Amino acid sequence: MTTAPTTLDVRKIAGHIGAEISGVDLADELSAPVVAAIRAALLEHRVVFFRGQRLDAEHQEAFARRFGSPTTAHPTVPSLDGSPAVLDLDYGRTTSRANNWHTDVTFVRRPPLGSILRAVTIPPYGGDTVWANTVRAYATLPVELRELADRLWAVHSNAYDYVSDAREGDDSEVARRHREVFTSTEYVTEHPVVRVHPETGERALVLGGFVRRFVGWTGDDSRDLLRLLQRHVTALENTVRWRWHAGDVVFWDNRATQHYAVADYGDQARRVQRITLVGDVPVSVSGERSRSVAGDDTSYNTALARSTDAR
Ligand SMILES: O=C(O)CCC(=O)C(=O)O
Ligand SMILES: [Fe+2]
Repeated sequence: MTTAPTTLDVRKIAGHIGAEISGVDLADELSAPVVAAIRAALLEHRVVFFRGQRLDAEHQEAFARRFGSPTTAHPTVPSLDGSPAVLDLDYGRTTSRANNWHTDVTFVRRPPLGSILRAVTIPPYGGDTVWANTVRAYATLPVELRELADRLWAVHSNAYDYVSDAREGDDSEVARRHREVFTSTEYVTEHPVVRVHPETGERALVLGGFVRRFVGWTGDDSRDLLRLLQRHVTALENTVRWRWHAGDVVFWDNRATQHYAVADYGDQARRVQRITLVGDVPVSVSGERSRSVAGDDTSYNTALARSTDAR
């Protein structure tokens, strides 16, 4: 069944980021106007939330393909067996380290356009995720800092990857495969601190947990300014926090946000599954493109073929 566009209801849930969309069943085949309305809401609100959906991994992939090309794999996080586009973030077993503010995969030259995350298992309390609006963060900086940020570049790398030390001491086949993937490649990329959003033309800060230092600055010299800018990005007025329930689906614009997975649920099970959409190379305000320094992200950015036998 096709959902009529008139049933879509988009409601802001915080002052400066985030909207809940209701009146749509994402397991249905969505009409072009519904897809366009969801995309417009994503661009306007940066992150959109759908409650109580009933998608399996296959549905999730079909939905994701209406908005872009899923990446074949995360460069350092393993995919779900049988579904190469689906990252299986099973924190019940791996101990989350996504509890830091980050924009996804900024250590590669083409960070994702966005991600679609589906809640499979959610603990009875805790495990919320928080997003921050990096366009508003830029726009609300004092003009002198905006001008400085416009000219700065930063070195991003996965040398600190939030799941890279997971499963230590676990000798299972899965754990061995995880360790192999986690430690296989070091990626280093230089991005402008301010990128021009390819769809809206807005300026957005590109910072977060994978930043090591500013290009041409030592780590020591970079620290205070990075901290100041990060504090600005993550001011509570600039954020939205989501209390998950199993079945919820969240779609964020990775070019305009950072996020933080709150690790306050002890050893209770929490499992979410992510499909990541191929993005483009960030462009600075003066038109320069990000530069890869180490690590080949070609395979990461190879979109999955549409045909199922290509899997
Ligand atoms: O577990 C979450 O809520 C988010 C984890 C995360 O950082 C991601 O999926 O990119
Ligand atoms: Fe993330």
